[in-house]
Amino acid sequence: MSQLDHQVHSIGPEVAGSRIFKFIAFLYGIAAYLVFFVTILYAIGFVMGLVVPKTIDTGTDTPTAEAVIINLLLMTLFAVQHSVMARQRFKAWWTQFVPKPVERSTYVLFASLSLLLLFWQWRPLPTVVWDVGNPDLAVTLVTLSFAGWVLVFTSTFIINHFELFGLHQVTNHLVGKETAPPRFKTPLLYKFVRHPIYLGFIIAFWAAPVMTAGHLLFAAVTTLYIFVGIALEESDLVDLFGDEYRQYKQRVSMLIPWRRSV
Ligand SMILES: C[S@@+](CC[C@H](N)C(=O)[O-])C[C@H]1O[C@@H](n2cnc3c(N)ncnc32)[C@H](O)[C@@H]1O
Repeated sequence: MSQLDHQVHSIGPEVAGSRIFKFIAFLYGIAAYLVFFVTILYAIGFVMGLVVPKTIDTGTDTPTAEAVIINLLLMTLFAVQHSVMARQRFKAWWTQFVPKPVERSTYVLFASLSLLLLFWQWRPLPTVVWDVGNPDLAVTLVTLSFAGWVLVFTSTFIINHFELFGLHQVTNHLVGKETAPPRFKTPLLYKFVRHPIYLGFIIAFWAAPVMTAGHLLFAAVTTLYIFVGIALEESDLVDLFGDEYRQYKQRVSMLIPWRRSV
């Protein structure tokens, strides 16, 4: 455990320990998870232009420069929230006010809300960058994009879906079970690539038969952010797991699965 972890202060045990608080925290965790689940389903429709009322290519007609600025601000808001609130230092600070058992659920809720704001206020940039005329190739790209989303979902279950999205923590708190400290693991896909979830997002965002300027802006900026996020995340992982993670970085590639770890 890093030195910082020991500085993590949570709401007094007398508060967090009460039965009613545990139950309220559990319900809060369930609610935050459901908001996340609706958000990620909406994200699939938003990016792929399917089913949902507001997609990446629909919305208020806006002059190009204004649309780009608004969209960049929306993505920056998400990136700052998603990265700053994930850092140990931030967690050490805000768990003075947010009880530790619901810290992850609150993080997930904030991330979901910033994404829903992005979906709602996103300005379309309809200029077509590419439009794949060949129907077979178009179907292949749509299938590839779906495969990217499947890779995201399956990888979250491989690494620990319910811990990632806060349910594990509030359930353990409800039943009075300690949440185990983070453990380094390389299950299944993680033996081939260090970041299969992020690889899934990249595939899902770029595999589009019709790529508009708005979709391209979204894919390019989110891909850039993914690399920034990986750098921050791996710095934390080296702090947490030391040489074990350093050797893992040597053995297994970041995003392109080309060799299996020994
Ligand atoms: C949203 S997940 C993304 C995981 C990975 N970057 C990916 O793309 O599949 C981020 C969380 O997974 C944790 N994590 C990433 N790789 C890990 C590993 N090999 N073992 C244990 N935890 C890991 C990070 O500490 C972070 O809390």
